[in-house]
Amino acid sequence: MVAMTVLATAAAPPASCRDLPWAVARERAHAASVPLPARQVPLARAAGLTLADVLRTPQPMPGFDTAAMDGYAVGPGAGPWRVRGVVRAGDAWTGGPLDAGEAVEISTGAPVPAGARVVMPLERTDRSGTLVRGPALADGEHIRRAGEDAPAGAPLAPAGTRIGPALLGLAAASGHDTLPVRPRPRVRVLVTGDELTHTGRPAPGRVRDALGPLLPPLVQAMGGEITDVQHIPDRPAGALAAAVRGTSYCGADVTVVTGSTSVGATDQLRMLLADADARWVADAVACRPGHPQLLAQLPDGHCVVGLPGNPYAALVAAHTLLAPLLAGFTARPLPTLPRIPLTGDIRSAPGRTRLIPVTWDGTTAHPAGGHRPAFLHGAALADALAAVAPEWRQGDPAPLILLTA
Ligand SMILES: Nc1nc2c(c(=O)[nH]1)N[C@H]1C(S)=C(S)[C@@H](COP(=O)(O)OP(=O)(O)OC[C@H]3O[C@@H](n4cnc5c(N)ncnc54)[C@H](O)[C@@H]3O)O[C@H]1N2
Ligand code: MOO
Repeated sequence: MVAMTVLATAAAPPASCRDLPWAVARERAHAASVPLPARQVPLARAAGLTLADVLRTPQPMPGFDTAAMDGYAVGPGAGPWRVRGVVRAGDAWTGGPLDAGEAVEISTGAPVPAGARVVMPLERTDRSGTLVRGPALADGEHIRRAGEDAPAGAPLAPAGTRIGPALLGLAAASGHDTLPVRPRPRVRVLVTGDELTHTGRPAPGRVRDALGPLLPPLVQAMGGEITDVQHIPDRPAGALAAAVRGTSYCGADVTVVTGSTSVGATDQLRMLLADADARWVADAVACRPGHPQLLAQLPDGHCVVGLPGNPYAALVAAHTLLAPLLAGFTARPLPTLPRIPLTGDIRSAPGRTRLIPVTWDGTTAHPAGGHRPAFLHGAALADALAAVAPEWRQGDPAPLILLTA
C-alpha cells in the first residue's frame, strides 16, 4: 500500500520518458514488469497461460515401435508369410520376434513385434488361409520407430511459449499431467468519467461507457485476467487516489485507469502518481490516437496504466503499453510484428506513429473503417492495427498488431 498524501517534492515525469516514440514505448513497457513466480498447474487449467520452463519429453516419442497402417507386420523374406496372430492397438505382443516368413495381423497404433521388417497396408495384401502375400516395400515402411519424433529428454517447447491447444496435446502425449506456468497477471480497471452511463441509450450530455465492456476480453486475450471493473466518480477530487490505493490494490498486479490522462480539472491521474513518487515509464507516446497514455510504477512496484477516455484511443494505448507490460509479467518476448504492405486512404503524421485499423486479405492491408479517437467502428471490423510511421509512403509495408480478441 502506498501513501498518497501530496508531497511538496512531487516529481514531474522526467523528459526521458515524455512523448516516447511508439516502438520505444512498447519496449519500455515490456521491460518494466518482472515475471510472476512460476507454479505447477494441471493441464486442464493451463490453456492460455505461459510455459515457465522448457518443456521436455520424459520418454521417447513415439514410446514404442508403432504400426502406422492397418494390415500385416511381416518378418524378413519376400513372402508369402504365415500369419501367427493378431495385435490390436493397446495389446502387448507376447509371441516373441517374427522370423523370416512370419507375419502378424496388426492395427494402426499397435506395437510392432520385434523382427518385423515392414507393415504392409491391408488393401495391398492378399490373404488366403494363414498365408498372406504383399508388395516389396523398403525396410521400415509404415513403422513409426520408438523415439524417432523425439528421443527421451528432448526439448519440445521453450520457456515463454503460450500454451495453446496443440501444446496441451503435446504435453499430454509425452506423459505430463501438469505444467510449470506463469499465472495470468491480474488487472483491475478503474473507469472514470461522471458523464458515463452503463445501460441503455445515453441522455443528452451523457456518454455510454464503452471501455467497461471492451477491456475484460481484451485483457484476457493479452494474457491477463480482470479482477474487477470499478466506476470511480471524478468528484470529489481524491476518489481516484483512494481507489488506486485500495486495499493492497485488490490483489491486482496492474491498475488500469481510463479517462483521466489529460490535463483537465478532473483528470487527476498524473498528479496523484507524482504525489505518490511513482517512477515514470512512459508519460505520453508519440502516436495518434492515444497520445496522452501513460505507465508508471508506484514505489512498491505496482504498475498503473492510464488509458485515454476516447474508446479507440484507449484500444490503441492498451496495445501500445498494456499488452507489452502483460507479456513481461509472464516472461513472454515482446511480439515481433509482421510487416505487411499497406494501401488506401491513409496519411502519415509528422513526428507520430498513426495506428489505423485494417483488414488484411493475405497480401495487402487496407483501412477497415472509421477510426477517429472516439469511434470504434473500424477497430470492430479490423483484423489488425497498422502502425504507420511518419516516413511511410503508399504501398510501403507497415507493422501490424493482429487483433485476436
Ligand atoms: N487541453 C488538452 N485537452 C486534451 C488533450 C490535450 O492534449 N490537451 N488531449 C486530448 C486527447 S488526444 C485525449 S485522447 C483526451 C484524453 O482525455 P482523458 O483520458 O482525460 O479522458 P476524458 O477527458 O475523460 O474523456 C475523453 C473523451 O472520452 C469520453 N470517454 C471517457 N471515458 C469513456 C468511456 N469509458 N467510454 C466511452 N467514452 C468515454 C469522454 O466522454 C470524452 O468525450 O483528452 C483530450 N483533451
Ligand atoms: O489521441 Mo486522443 O488519444 O485523440 O484520442
